[in-house]
Amino acid sequence: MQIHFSKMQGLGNDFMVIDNVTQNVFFSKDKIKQLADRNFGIGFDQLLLVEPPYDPDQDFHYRIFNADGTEVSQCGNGARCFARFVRNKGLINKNKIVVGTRAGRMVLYLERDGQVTVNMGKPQFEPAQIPLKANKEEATYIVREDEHTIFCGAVSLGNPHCVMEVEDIEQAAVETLGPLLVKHERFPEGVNVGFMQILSPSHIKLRVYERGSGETLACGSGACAAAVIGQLWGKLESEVRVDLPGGTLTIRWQGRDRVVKMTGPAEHVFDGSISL
Ligand SMILES: N[C@@H](CCC[C@H](N)C(=O)O)C(=O)O
Repeated sequence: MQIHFSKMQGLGNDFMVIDNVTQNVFFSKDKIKQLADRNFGIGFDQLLLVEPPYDPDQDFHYRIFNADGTEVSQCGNGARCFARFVRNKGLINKNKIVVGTRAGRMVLYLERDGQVTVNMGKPQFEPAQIPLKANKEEATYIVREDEHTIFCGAVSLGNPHCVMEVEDIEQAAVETLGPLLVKHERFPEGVNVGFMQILSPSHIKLRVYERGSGETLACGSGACAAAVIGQLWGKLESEVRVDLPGGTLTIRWQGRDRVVKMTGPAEHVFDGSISL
């Protein structure tokens, strides 16, 4: 059996995208791990499945799997690539696309300049995935790890994030703290760990150690999380330029009870097929 796929990327966060509207694909966790492997497989940070809608008000359903094979509820860069993919493949002919995910409904807009804007929904500060007690500042929590006390903001954008401020993004302890915090007991579902350097109230640099994939060149939901936490800390404005190792996103959030909007690129890399 031949399975057709596209390789896509958003700021270097890369995806294997499969049309499961016209195909019927199911991969085990081990198979996803093998396909994600950059030496023995195709290589990707996340696998995206485009499925028929579960709800008649939606255009598609969107499933996301990390490189370790676990299914998750949100992927911001993936959502932009999803929008580009369904247009490229002629699965839809609209610029506003409504998709259902495990985290709920999501709206994607293909912009005239080629970028894609994603309505990421309202940030949640006390989701089931982050059963932490508020401490000091709102949305600020302390995580103890090996003698160190780390102050981080915790928020869900459909998936869990913790964000800490660092002085110098190049020197940030992403490789050491990332793997410790990603599975820290205070985040029972695991967490994506963001390291944010604030350059000005409208400009940050960010690196993200992702749950299930390790450090990626960019994390869209992580960029939204950093912009929200920075704004709650009174350090950022409502529109923020987020520079990630793979490129730049624009994040807009008008404050509590408002949705977060993310704008950035989404690129097709190549099409391929595998035999099963
Ligand atoms: N790269 C993503 C996030 C993918 C899922 C994440 N690793 C998780 O486990 O929640 C993005 O662009 O948002």
